[in-house]
Amino acid sequence: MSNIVKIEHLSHKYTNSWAIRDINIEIGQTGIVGLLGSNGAGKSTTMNILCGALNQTEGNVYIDGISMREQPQLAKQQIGFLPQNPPLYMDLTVDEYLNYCAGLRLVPKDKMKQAILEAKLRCGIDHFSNRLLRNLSGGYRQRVGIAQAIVHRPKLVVLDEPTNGLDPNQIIEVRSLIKEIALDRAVIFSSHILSEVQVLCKDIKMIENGRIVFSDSMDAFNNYVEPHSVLVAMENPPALAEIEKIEGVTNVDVLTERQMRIYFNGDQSITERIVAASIHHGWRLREITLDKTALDEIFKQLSNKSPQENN
Ligand SMILES: Nc1ncnc2c1ncn2[C@@H]1O[C@H](COP(=O)(O)OP(=O)(O)OP(=O)(O)O)[C@@H](O)[C@H]1O
Repeated sequence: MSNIVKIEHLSHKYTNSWAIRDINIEIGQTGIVGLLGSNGAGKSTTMNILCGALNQTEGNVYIDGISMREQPQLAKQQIGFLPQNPPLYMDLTVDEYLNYCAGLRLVPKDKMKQAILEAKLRCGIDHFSNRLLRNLSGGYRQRVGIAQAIVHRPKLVVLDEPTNGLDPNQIIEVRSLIKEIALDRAVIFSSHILSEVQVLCKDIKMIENGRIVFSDSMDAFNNYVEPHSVLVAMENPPALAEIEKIEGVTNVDVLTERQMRIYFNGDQSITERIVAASIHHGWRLREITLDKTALDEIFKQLSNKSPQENN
């Protein structure tokens, strides 16, 4: 089956600085792909171009083989988009709003009622048909936002930070809705929160400083970020040379008088060896924690590699 998205050598310049540079992405027909990047990395720029809301400076976007530059109307018909700040009209009811969106999406008049009903049922908002948007909770407003993104039955749905600003229960509900709509279409999901992408996505594209720095499956990413250090607190810490003698230890950073970060070669039984050495030598271990690499650190490591090394 052909890819639903093909992005080739995409670059964009705002006034005089490049926001994204030479982005290449291919996405299959179903499942959720995470676009992860810190604030200002270039996620929204990429998504806006992908959805035809912004014209790129260089490069090409194909949606289901259709060029966004050459046939924008046809390409856009394949896409549903929930931008970061969706334009929800608070004085409209759910039905009025979805009618309006379906009209914008050129859903034929005779199919509109059925299309809106399907989108509402899918998003669990059919019981709120006559409720004003202003009277819905944040989570339900986001469901309406997702309903407008699928009302024309697109093959690709693009969600820009869809769980931003929701409370933990609403996040869980919106996540399960996203999983469901990705069963029969492709979903691109952007976030700056690693754990969010980890629980939802089968593939991950990491963007930093406008460039793709990692592009692979979530499993490959999780292997990549396996912890390589432990945080340790001891009442009676030894000289560093003693710690370095423990099998597998590659380096030690002293953090405070009693705390240190011990780097190791990846073999996680290191914790047992540290505990055993501590008991044997009387170092009085108080705390030991595997240190999952912080997202900032991962970005830094990945940014220092060329995209080809990661893909
Ligand atoms: N309209 C604009 N004019 C000028 N510069 C812009 C504009 N929009 C974005 N930028 C810049 O382009 C870069 C990428 O921004 P973009 O919004 O795409 O990042 P992002 O990853 O979506 O960040 P966030 O999560 O904060 O939305 C940033 O340096 C940003 O300041």
